[in-house]
Amino acid sequence: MTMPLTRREAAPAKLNLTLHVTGRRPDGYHLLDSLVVFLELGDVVTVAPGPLSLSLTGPFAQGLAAEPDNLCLRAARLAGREARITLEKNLPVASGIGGGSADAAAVLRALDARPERLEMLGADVPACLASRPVRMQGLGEILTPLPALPPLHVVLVNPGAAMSTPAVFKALGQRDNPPMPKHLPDFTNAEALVDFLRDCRNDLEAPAIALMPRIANCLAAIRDTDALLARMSGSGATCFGLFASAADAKAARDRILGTNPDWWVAASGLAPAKV
Ligand SMILES: C[C@](O)(CO)[C@H](O)COP(=O)(O)OP(=O)(O)OC[C@H]1O[C@@H](n2ccc(N)nc2=O)[C@H](O)[C@@H]1O
Ligand SMILES: Nc1ncnc2c1ncn2[C@@H]1O[C@H](COP(=O)(O)OP(=O)(O)OP(=O)(O)O)[C@@H](O)[C@H]1O
Repeated sequence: MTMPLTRREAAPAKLNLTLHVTGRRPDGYHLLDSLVVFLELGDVVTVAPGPLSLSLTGPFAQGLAAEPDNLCLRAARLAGREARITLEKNLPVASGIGGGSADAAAVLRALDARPERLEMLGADVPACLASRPVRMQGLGEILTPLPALPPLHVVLVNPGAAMSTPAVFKALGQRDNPPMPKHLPDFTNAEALVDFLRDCRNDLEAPAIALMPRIANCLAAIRDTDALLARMSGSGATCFGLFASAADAKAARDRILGTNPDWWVAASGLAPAKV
């Protein structure tokens, strides 16, 4: 079946505000408990009628090949659909902010397709399809929508190197860590949210730093600004700072870039919720 219309779909970056690894299944996959939000910043997918194909544009296009295993193509194939897909790759590849999963989810939204066995595309794909703040549990398939969050402003900092998600999980020492509290409080303002987040963790941060010590430099650079909190997202290497205002976030971005011109540094707000 071919698409009748050209559709453009945002693929917002995913941010794990927390990432508790609470166990490991016999098949090697890990049980997670994570607060996930999505950003204004992201890739952009365009889907047009025609036989299945992929073109890459954007600043990080060179980090990817339009190969059959690209998650955009895998998503269309899983949905059993033909389409000419263009991917504007604005997010660094293999960086812990869900780029490939976000792209796969955007292709599915653009095609109005919800194939079964979504998890075959990646643990983050169900959350990226929702593309709204969620508590993510299980392997990534148990999603509980979060009540409205206060406005949040973030700075993302990546040292310019790809990180392998399986390698980070493999390097994790303690695999059965405490989950987040069963009931989450109401986050009435940014301060309340940040207070809660301070008592939470990203359990993949320590093993990721052991594999790539530059991540600690990214965190130190964020802590050297007005950031309310500094943490790594996903399996890294991207780290984030949380800020009270867009102006504070932009000032921190400029300051970090000033001293680290080789890093990828970006400021963003949260994505508007999808319907
Ligand atoms: C770490 C997170 O970024 C948190 O949001 C995600 O769980 C990873 O999501 P993803 O990149 O879509 O991950 P996948 O492509 O499904 O898995 C990559 C690898 O991560 C490990 N993996 C992933 C998810 C999970 N719940 N347990 C795991 O152990 C497995 O070694 C797997 O082979
Ligand atoms: N469209 C795509 N965008 C990014 N990576 C892709 C894409 N398609 C396939 N990949 C492959 O998927 C791997 C993971 O890339 P991705 O950018 O999704 O990682 P990530 O940001 O660490 O994701 P997560 O936070 O979900 O772990 C890379 O090795 C890359 O080659």
